[in-house]
Amino acid sequence: MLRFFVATTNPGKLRDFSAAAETHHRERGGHRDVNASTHSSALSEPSVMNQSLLDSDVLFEPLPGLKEIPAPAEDEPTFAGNARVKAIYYSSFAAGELVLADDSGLEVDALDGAPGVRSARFAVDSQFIAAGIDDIDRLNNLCLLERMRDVSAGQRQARYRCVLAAARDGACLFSGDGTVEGEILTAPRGDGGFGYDPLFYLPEMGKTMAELDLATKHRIGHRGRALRDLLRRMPPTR
Ligand SMILES: O=c1[nH]c(=O)c2ncn([C@@H]3O[C@H](COP(=O)(O)OP(=O)(O)OP(=O)(O)O)[C@@H](O)[C@H]3O)c2[nH]1
Ligand SMILES: [Mg+2]
Repeated sequence: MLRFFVATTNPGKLRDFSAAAETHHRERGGHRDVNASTHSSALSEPSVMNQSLLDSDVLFEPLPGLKEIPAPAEDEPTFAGNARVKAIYYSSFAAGELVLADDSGLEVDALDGAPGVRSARFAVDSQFIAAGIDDIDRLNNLCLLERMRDVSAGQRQARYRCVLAAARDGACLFSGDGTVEGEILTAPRGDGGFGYDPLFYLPEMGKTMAELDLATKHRIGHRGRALRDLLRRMPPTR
């Protein structure tokens, strides 16, 4: 059994990790969806992992006591830098354990890559307000729509990026990254997912990220890809 303590304050990310563990468990049990893992869409990839991980279950648990731990500053210029800072910082609160941190966000071509590492703070940074709305995901989405109001169809390409870092006792041990390409819609669609998912359209699926079930999001999404990359890079002896 390989156990990660996931150090994130974002419940949407935690749900994604639970779906990842279930999918990994199913595949390990021999119920791999052959169509899902081998078909040749640019959105899919074979889920090859190193043998020791194929032979073990992967468990993701929220880092115990996370609510009481002050969040670290996330002021690195890259997702990799922030993921590393978070993993190292939070690992000092769980001696001897593998602690996993996630830094992720949306890069929009028409906005020169914004909001990028500032995705969680996009509306705040932009001093964007909307009457009667204080939910931060909704404000971020409205801010994104406003900033893209004059961007024509065909110029709305974007990507989600995710970097995961695993640390133990203050040392970052390995990391993984994943990307998924899409387009920003002019109005939200779907009520699954979190954050920008209702605006993030996947042309090859004909759906937004918020219209996908969690297993599909894990298969094609940035977080699932980053996780498979991290598991692949893990040394066999851990
Ligand atoms: O709809 C979404 N579906 C996703 O799959 C996704 N992945 C990232 N994001 C956005 O990017 C920010 C990350 O910021 P972030 O990495 O700093 O995380 P966070 O501050 O929410 O939690 P923590 O992990 O740092 O504690 C988040 O808040 C979201 O706005 C996503 N939005
Ligand atoms: Mg954060």
